[in-house]
Parts: sequence; structure tokens; C-alpha cells
Amino acid sequence: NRHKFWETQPVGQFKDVGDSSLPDGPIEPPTPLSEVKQEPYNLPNLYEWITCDINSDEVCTDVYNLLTDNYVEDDENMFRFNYSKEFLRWALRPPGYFKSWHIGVRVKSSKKLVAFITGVPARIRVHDEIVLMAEVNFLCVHKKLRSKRLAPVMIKEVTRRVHLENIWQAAYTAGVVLPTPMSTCQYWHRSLNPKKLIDVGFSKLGARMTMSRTIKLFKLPDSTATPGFRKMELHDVPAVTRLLRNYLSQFIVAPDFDENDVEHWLLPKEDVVDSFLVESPETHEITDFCSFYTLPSSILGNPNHSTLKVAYSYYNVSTKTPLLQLMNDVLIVAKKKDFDVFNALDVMQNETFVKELKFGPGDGKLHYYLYNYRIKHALRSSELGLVLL
Ligand SMILES: CCCCCCCCCCCCCC(=O)CSCCNC(=O)CCNC(=O)[C@H](O)C(C)(C)COP(=O)(O)OP(=O)(O)OC[C@H]1O[C@@H](n2cnc3c(N)ncnc32)[C@H](O)[C@@H]1OP(=O)(O)O
Ligand SMILES: CCOC(=O)c1cnc2ccc(OC)cc2c1SCCC#N
Repeated sequence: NRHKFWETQPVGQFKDVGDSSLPDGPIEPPTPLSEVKQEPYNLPNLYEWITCDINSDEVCTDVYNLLTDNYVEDDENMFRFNYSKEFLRWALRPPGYFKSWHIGVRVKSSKKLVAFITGVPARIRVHDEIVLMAEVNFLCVHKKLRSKRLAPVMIKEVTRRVHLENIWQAAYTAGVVLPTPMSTCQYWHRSLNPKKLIDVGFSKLGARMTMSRTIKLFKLPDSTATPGFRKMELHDVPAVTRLLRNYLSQFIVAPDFDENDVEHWLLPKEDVVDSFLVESPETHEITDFCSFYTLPSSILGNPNHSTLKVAYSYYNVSTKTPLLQLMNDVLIVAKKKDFDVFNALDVMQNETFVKELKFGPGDGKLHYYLYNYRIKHALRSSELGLVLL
């Protein structure tokens, strides 16, 4: 099927898949900065670009409201992601971020925000190359403005603004298939509140299963099992950085986190990101690490429930505590924090625990993409060490 926009872009094209004469790496060379388009792309007459200052509560509220009503829904329109304002501020202000990469489109007359797209800078390692990239996310066009080819304009504008900062690659994920995924991952879901998941229609009561039998099946202990398991604190940043860098080195694509990145992305932030580690009671060495982020979803059209409380597996490292035991402790903590479900992608070594810990496979897929960077052979999901929000 024709991808009229994506066929014009420096991404792996479907027609090139399997052509091993094409080298891995950048598809197009950088443009001299003087030749990068200096002015924004044209918008339809009624609309104007607005750089969104996410620090402003008013702007952050406008972004929050646009996403709450118009962002990603599952195929059955049962859920819609409901990123919180605090989560958006966290996700969009990592070390070295550019305000100019937080891009909105609003109606000139009413100033109503009707579209949004963002980039944040990230150092991503691909094989042995560390590449400065933009992680592009939160692409959203108001439901009333769909199918007007506004998305390509949003994408070209964020591309232009990233180019102005002398960055020529990007990483992004999508539930839709575009030219051309570098990897395709599967979601797994671990029920924590099976009664609610059945009430909303996501889960079904198993054959020959009563509700009380189902609740018992997913029951978790009241307290964690691993001695020395505790919340991460600021003074743990150097040790966690060492542990995580060493662990991520085994994957083909992974973030190149330094201590500043670890402090931003992995220090606990209430209702945004939770992280824990195992400090050996004998040696005080940090031997293991686990984390999840909080991304609730609106439940669409249900009379009894409006929000699903969802935890998403983030980065986990096990060097001494078996990964199975570490992740079971994470589930125990998530249940105690009243999450309804714990989600994990089959990236990194997640597949080794999902089946054992009573996760069920989701029906959605998540495709990973690089912009202007060819990877000839698509990766297995277990070769991916990158989790995007
Ligand atoms: C060097 C720096 C480079 C930086 C940039 C890197 C690249 C970053 C790329 C962005 C990464 C974002 C990552 C991210 O945010 C995470 S994926 C979440 C995307 N957002 C949503 O799904 C929210 C709900 N949907 C919408 O708001 C609209 O449906 C959107 C805006 C999705 C499309 O609006 P629309 O009104 O439904 O459609 P038209 O305007 O008429 O445009 C149709 C064209 O858009 C292509 N399309 C559709 N969905 C796409 C998607 N998710 N990525 C990329 N392209 C997508 C589609 O293939 C077609 O092109 P084609 O004709 O060639 O096939
Ligand atoms: C109960 C299991 O499903 C979800 O957790 C969930 C919640 N909200 C969504 C909103 C948009 C959405 O659009 C793809 C999917 C969901 C999903 S399933 C895929 C995410 C995971 N894991």
C-alpha cells in the first residue's frame, strides 16, 4: 500500500528490505546548517505553530487536555492513554532538552491547541556506534482534523527543528506499520485487579473459573521477598548507572545513559516513575535494579470505571537476585500501590519472566523505528534495550 509521505523520507523502504548491498548506518548525510530551512513549514490558513512551554501550567494543561481527548486508543476503543501533566513534564525535560522541540498547532482565532508533536535528545547506541538522536513522541492531531495530511507537516516541522540543532537521526515507536520497523514487540499484561479488568471487558472469566477463583489465581503476597530490596535514592545514582550501563551493553540498540540521565529517568518521582534496587545486606553492594512508569488510561464508555491504573515495566537489571524473584517483588509493590495491571514489552529479557509470572499476551504490537539510520537486519525484540514512553 502506498506511503506517499514515508516514501519521500530517509527511512528504510519496504522495496529495499533484503537488499544487503545497502550499508547499515545513516541513509542521508547531514545538511550544512545554512541550508536547513530557516522558517516553519506552511500550515493551512486557520492555524499557526506554537512552541509549547511545558513549564507553564496553562500550556501544560492545554497539552494534557488535547492528549486526554485525542491521543492513542486501542483497536477496540476500550482505552485511551491518559498521560498526567507531571508525567509530560518529566518525559519532555530530560538533560539537554530543547523547548523548540515541543511543537503545537493552534487555531489562530481561538488559540485552541489542535495538534502536538515532541522530540527530546537522547544518545542511542546502535551496535558499537553512539548516535545523538531525537526521540519523537506524542504526535497527536485532534479527532476533528484527522485525514487531512496534517501529520506529515508535523513530522517535517519537528525534523526541521531537530536539524537546526545539528541532529540527523531519530527513534520512535508506533502501533501502526510504517516503512520500516527495526523491530516489532509484543505487549504482555499481568492482572493485579482481575475483577476490574473483567468488569471493563478487557479480561474474561476463564472457563470453569469463578470470580473468587480468578482473584485467588492472581493474588500476590503482602510484602516483597528479596532481602535488601528498597526504593532507589539520589546517592544510588553512580552505582545504578554502572549496573545499568553494563547490563544494557548486551543489546544491539540501547540508550547510552550517563549519571545525569539516570538521575532524571530513574530516580523515583511520585505517580510518574518508581525504581527499586537490591543492596546486599552483607556487602552493601547494589546487585539488582527494577523500575516501572505510571501511565493511566481512560476507560471509554464504561458506567462503573473511568480510569485504569497501569504500570509499565521500564529498565530492570538482575545480577544476583533471579529476575523472576525481582519482578515478582515489583508486582507485589505495584499491587500495593493499587495498580490494576502491570504491562511489559517482550524487549530485553522480559520474555524470560512474563510466562512464569502469569502475564498474558496482548493483541497489540509495538513497532520500533529509526529515522535516517538503516539497520539491514531487523532485530529480535530481545535484542532491543530501549523503552520509549
Ligand atoms: C532527524 C529528526 C527526525 C524527526 C522525525 C522522525 C519521524 C517521527 C515520526 C512520528 C513518530 C510519532 C511517534 C509517536 O508519537 C508515538 S505513536 C502515537 C501516534 N499518535 C496517535 O496514534 C494519536 C491518535 N492519532 C492521531 O492523532 C492521528 O491519527 C495521527 C497524528 C497519528 C495521524 O494523523 P492522521 O490525521 O490520522 O493522518 P494524516 O495527517 O492524514 O497523515 C497520514 C500520514 O501519516 C502517517 N502516520 C499515521 N500515523 C502515524 C504515526 N503514528 N507515526 C508516523 N506517521 C504516521 C500515515 O502513514 C500517512 O503517511 P503515508 O501516506 O506515508 O502512509
Ligand atoms: C489492560 C491491558 O491493556 C492496557 O494496559 C492498555 C491500556 N491502555 C491503552 C491505551 C491505548 C492503547 O493503544 C494501543 C493500548 C492500551 C492498552 S494495551 C497496549 C499497551 C500495553 N501494554
